[in-house]
Amino acid sequence: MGDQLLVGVNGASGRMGQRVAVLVYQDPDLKLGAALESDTSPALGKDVGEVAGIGPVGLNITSELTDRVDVIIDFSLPAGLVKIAGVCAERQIPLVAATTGLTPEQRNEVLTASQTTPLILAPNMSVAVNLMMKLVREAAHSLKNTPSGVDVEIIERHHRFKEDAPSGTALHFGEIIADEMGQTEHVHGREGRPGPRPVCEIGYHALRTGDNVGEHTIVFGMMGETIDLTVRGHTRDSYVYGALMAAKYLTTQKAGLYTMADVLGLN
Ligand SMILES: NC(=O)C1=CN([C@@H]2O[C@H](COP(=O)(O)OP(=O)(O)OC[C@H]3O[C@@H](n4cnc5c(N)ncnc54)[C@H](OP(=O)(O)O)[C@@H]3O)[C@@H](O)[C@H]2O)C=CC1
Ligand SMILES: O=C(O)C1=N[C@H](C(=O)O)C[C@H](O)C1
Repeated sequence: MGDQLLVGVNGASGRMGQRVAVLVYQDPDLKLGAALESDTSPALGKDVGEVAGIGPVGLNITSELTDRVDVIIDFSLPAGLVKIAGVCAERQIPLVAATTGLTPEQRNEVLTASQTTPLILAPNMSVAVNLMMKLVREAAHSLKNTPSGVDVEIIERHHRFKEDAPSGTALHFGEIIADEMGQTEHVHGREGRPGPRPVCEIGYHALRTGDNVGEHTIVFGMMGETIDLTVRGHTRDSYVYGALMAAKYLTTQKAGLYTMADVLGLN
């Protein structure tokens, strides 16, 4: 069909990239236009559909973008995202950037792409998680003047294969909360005798077990009562559905930096 959007997927043979390939293939408005991997990937030259478990779709995995695409969805590694962001910037291809664990320098490099092309750089594409970000901001705002003080701890659970910790999503929850409540310290786990807990810190706790696709709990602990806000992924497709919405959204926008809140109408 001529009016289908051509989607390129970066990190095509990874856990997320495979699901992007499958759900793009199943979406009548979308068509796979490129499947990209690193230049050392054992998946190079293989049909992306075979790799993703749906049988051949007639598109091989490559390390360079040679074909025309309307938008790129990236779930790769920081170096892979930096590379594809440069390509997108140069060719003015909208980019949905989902990779986490970037250094501040890598993040700045990726953000530069928004000067010439539409960009979303978001640690979490899920509808539920992005709604929870809004709810957490509201909770933090409402609780910030609680007389007895509020202790905020962020607990995240992910699969044993995850490379970065804490999750990009946990760090973003922390930014939202600190923006509202003013915490200045970010503590990752505790051991020894850290002493009484100061209210000016946010604690992060990264659990890595089995095949967990992602859970985040924000604890607002007070004297006499506690609020736990939890969001749980059941499958990786929750992230992919959001990424596909973001991809469609970006192809209608001019160059600039957009958010998942823009995509989902959560502002
Ligand atoms: N924003 C969101 O909603 C979500 C973000 N993520 C993030 O997405 C990223 C990927 O997660 P996941 O799929 O589980 O990880 P995987 O390790 O399964 O997949 C990453 C893929 O990227 C490939 N890759 C490595 N280097 C490059 C490169 N230079 N160019 C292109 N591809 C490359 C890897 O290949 P090889 O194995 O050969 O190195 C691998 O196939 C992580 O940062 C994760 O945190 C995950 C889920 C949701
Ligand atoms: O690696 C993952 O799996 C995930 N990574 C993202 C993150 O680091 O926040 C998003 C999601 O939680 C799954």
